[in-house]
Amino acid sequence: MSKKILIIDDLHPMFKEQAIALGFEVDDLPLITRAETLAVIKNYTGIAVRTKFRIDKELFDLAPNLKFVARAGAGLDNIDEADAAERNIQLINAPEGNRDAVGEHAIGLLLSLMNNFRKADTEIRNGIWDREDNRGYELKGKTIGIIGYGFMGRSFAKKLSGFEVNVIAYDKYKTGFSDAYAREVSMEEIVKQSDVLSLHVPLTKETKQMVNEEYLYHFKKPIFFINTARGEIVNTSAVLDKIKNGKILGAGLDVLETEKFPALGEQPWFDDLKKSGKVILTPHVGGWTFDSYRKISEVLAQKLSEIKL
Ligand SMILES: O=C(O)C(=O)COP(=O)(O)O
Repeated sequence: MSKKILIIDDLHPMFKEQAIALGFEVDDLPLITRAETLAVIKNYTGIAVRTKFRIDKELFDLAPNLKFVARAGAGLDNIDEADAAERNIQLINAPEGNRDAVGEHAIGLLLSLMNNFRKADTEIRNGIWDREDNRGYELKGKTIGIIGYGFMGRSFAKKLSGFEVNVIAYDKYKTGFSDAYAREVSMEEIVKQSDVLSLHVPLTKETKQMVNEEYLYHFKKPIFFINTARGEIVNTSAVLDKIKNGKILGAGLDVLETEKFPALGEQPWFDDLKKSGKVILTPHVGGWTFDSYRKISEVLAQKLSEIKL
């Protein structure tokens, strides 16, 4: 049987070109539905995905020839990793392709929050010229607490290096990583010292709803909170409560507990989120830039060339 890849999401054409050069037949079907995918997956050696739907047991059961899942992006939370491992289905992903995008987006959210960009802009458009209530804070001299020091956390730390800040990081699964960009500390130190909290951990059973009322309660100083990781790591209502009582000075959220409309609009916390002048929202685009679109495919194609089938 010839080696065949099914692409089910929008990937830069570079991936398809490189895969063909590696001897694969490629079906590039970014509009394919889950039902259509399940009907044809038995014919493929590999599937290239982003986050259109879950790559799960049901799919694997129908895919006796599947040898790999290529995730065009970083997060593997939409793939049943344990089930794939049991069947010797290899996983490759491409966090190197969008780490710069995410690091820069986190910086953008942070600077926007600290300087009230969104609120001030909205006010002026509505005829309000208020300098006093739009005074900002400077990054210089602040302590930035990073949770998760993988590709994304490190990229964020590196990009902060020109801002004359103190960067500290905690990672439950990595130790001894202190480098030029961040100093490894305990969670207790993060809680004690941070002026900014930025999440860069994957969504797992362990991190789901990790940032809740209790987690936020222990921070000693009021913080700016940034989430470019996954929305389900955070209890949004807890964040809104902390904004109300001044423990969170602002929240920059690229990801939400529930994403996309209409489901997002139906969440009990959505109205408060919308009304808050201290929240900046972006629609899960941190890792999805015109530049990362290409870089992700380049990295993924390189990893594909290293896979042993
Ligand atoms: O790379 C990631 O983990 C992302 O969050 C990007 O998600 P997407 O592939 O654009 O749906």
